Amino acid sequence: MDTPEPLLKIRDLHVGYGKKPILRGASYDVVPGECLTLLGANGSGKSTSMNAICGFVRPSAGSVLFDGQETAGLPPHRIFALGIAQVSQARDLFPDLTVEDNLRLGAMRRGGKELTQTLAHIYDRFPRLKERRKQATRTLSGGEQQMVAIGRALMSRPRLLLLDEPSGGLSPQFCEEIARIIDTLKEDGVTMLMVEQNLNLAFRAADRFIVLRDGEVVDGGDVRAMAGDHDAIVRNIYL
Ligand SMILES: Nc1ncnc2c1ncn2[C@@H]1O[C@H](COP(=O)(O)OP(=O)(O)OP(=O)(O)O)[C@@H](O)[C@H]1O
Repeated sequence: MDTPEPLLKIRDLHVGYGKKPILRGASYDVVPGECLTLLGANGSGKSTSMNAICGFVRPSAGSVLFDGQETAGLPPHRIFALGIAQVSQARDLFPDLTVEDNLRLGAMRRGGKELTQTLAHIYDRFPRLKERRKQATRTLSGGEQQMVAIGRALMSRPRLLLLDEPSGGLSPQFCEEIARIIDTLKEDGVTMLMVEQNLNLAFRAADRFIVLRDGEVVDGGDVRAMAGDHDAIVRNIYL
């Protein structure tokens, strides 16, 4: 079978803060329809990688090609307009706004019928949000707020969804729910790049993984091909 053309191609990416190098020549691809998870110890550059893709930090060298277009150095709003949406660790919701108002904010300039259809689709995927659509977002559980954050990112109909620690601070039961949400997003054809410290969730939800160490890719492969034997990957992350 031919390998599909990557949706995202990262090549020899270098990012640093001040004089401190964080990403030191990372290269990897994300292919359409997959969920790729970025693994690595604390401080290995996972969130920095996400932030560079979204334009929140500027690479000092290298290339980020999204659907063939160079995006390294573009401002975040231009990258968002091309179809890359991020659910950050902080979630960045407006706690006093209702669930529905938070979701609508994700639609940006889309309006009318398209917005109504997208909202209906998100409520179909997240019935708990439909039930709570008129509640202030601060009254929701942490897991439900994570659903709002994912739903809001989906309102822009992204072609690439970046998930930074979707399990962050949530219960083990909710991690299973996140894995189910990722499955449904895959059914909808959403391509995802995920950072996840919870390795059970990462291996349950992702199709492929890469391991970053000191800003370089040191391992990677197909999750299913590991047949549940993840010890070697875990050693590569932490040793
Ligand atoms: N804005 C910043 N200014 C200076 N240093 C930063 C900044 N953001 C991150 N760093 C540093 O860059 C390094 C990599 O951070 P990054 O958040 O990318 O790591 P990570 O792999 O996502 O780690 P974690 O798993 O702990 O979230 C860390 O040492 C961090 O302190």
